[in-house]
Amino acid sequence: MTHILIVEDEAVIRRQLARLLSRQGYQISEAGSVPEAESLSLKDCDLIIADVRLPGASGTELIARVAPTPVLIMTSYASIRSAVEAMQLGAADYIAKPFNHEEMLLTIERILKTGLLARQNAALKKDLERQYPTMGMIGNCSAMREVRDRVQRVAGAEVTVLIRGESGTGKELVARAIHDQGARRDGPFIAVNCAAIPDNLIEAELFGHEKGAFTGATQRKEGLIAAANGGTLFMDEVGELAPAVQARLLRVLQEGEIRPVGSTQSRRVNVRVLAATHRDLEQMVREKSFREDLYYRLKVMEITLPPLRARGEDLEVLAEHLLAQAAQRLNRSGLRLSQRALAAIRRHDWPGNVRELGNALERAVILCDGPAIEPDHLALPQAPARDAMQLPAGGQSLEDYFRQFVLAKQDSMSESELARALGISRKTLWERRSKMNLPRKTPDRTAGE
Ligand SMILES: Nc1ncnc2c1ncn2[C@@H]1O[C@H](COP(=O)(O)OP(=O)(O)OP(=O)(O)O)[C@@H](O)[C@H]1O
Repeated sequence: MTHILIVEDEAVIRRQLARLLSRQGYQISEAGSVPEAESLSLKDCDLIIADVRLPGASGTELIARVAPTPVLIMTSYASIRSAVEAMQLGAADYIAKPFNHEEMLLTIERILKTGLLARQNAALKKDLERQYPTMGMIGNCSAMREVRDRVQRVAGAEVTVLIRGESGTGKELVARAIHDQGARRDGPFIAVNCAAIPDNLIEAELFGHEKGAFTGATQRKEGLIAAANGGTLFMDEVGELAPAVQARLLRVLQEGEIRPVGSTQSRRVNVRVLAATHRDLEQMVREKSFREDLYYRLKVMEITLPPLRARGEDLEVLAEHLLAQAAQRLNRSGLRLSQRALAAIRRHDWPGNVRELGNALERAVILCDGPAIEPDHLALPQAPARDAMQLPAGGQSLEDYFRQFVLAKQDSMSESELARALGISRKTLWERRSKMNLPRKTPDRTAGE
């Protein structure tokens, strides 16, 4: 049963309101002042209706004390100012006295409904977080477990984090996970790739600029740091920043201030910076191409992502996950990786890491006609496609060439490898085999995959 506490010193008004609400099926408690209210079990209340003017403390004092429980403030008509103040303090709503019954009941209903939705949302979000502790990040090898653990620890700590790892290892994914699990999750997450913006533009992009700050600046523009105010700025490839920009960034981190290009005035910002790099920043500091003070500011906490080749069994799980994603995007169902494809994936070095694996699988989904993805669909360097490059010798018909090629290679190649080497689909290979009376050899190499 919904429990409402009425805090009102005028006994007549309090009792009338209590009667009205009891008749609607609400469970009611009453108090004549804030201290009296506080002697009750406030956390069991679903809503508190409090008069703004009470003996001793004002009813608005309850707002912060009982949060997130909603407080509906009652004011007199003469006191619009206190109503505004109550709303600024976080009251769920206010109602002017004398109020009519219908208005009071509708206001209560609306507040309770909003509170219920907010609680349901929070519960759902918590649930999701429990199931996917760092959403979207696949992998359970010990190095990735450590990454997850670090993400959870630093998320709430509000410190600057330096995320390191080779290209495509998931640095941005980690930055997003930190943002999503921290107190800033409802604020903006702005990602900027410092390597992608030319040196002469990066200052203006990051810090903003005034009108006329440089040739062509016809309007004032807010920078990315200001856009991330209240949230997180993810600076990818931070090692590529020019020295002048490094100095300005240091000031943001030290003083929480930005000064747009062409402006004489600084502005306060509240931004959490997460930075990433695949470069050896220590070496850059030694070579004096990266500021030492900025380096120490950025690496308050560090998270290092392991390369794909060091993730053991995760490689397979990631491959299945990325295949499912690509298949869904490309509207293909029932696709799987053959054992040979998995072996090829394990053998490959993956210099581009998870991104490269994702791209290879996407390509494979497009190239594959049948239900199983074979090594040649992945087009990795190991795929034996070179033989087909040799054209048939002069005078030899394509049919002869096809027959000879299939007979010569079918013991060492799978059907998919053969098809790819010949530049045709598996279905076409099967059709030509039937037409030319060249049955597939048994036992089939692909059987059991
Ligand atoms: N553990 C993981 N689980 C699932 N997907 C992942 C994982 N790691 C990376 N990815 C995916 O791989 C791709 C590359 O990841 P991301 O952009 O975060 O890498 P990065 O290290 O920031 O790359 P770069 O160095 O090029 O900036 C993205 O599509 C991302 O979703």
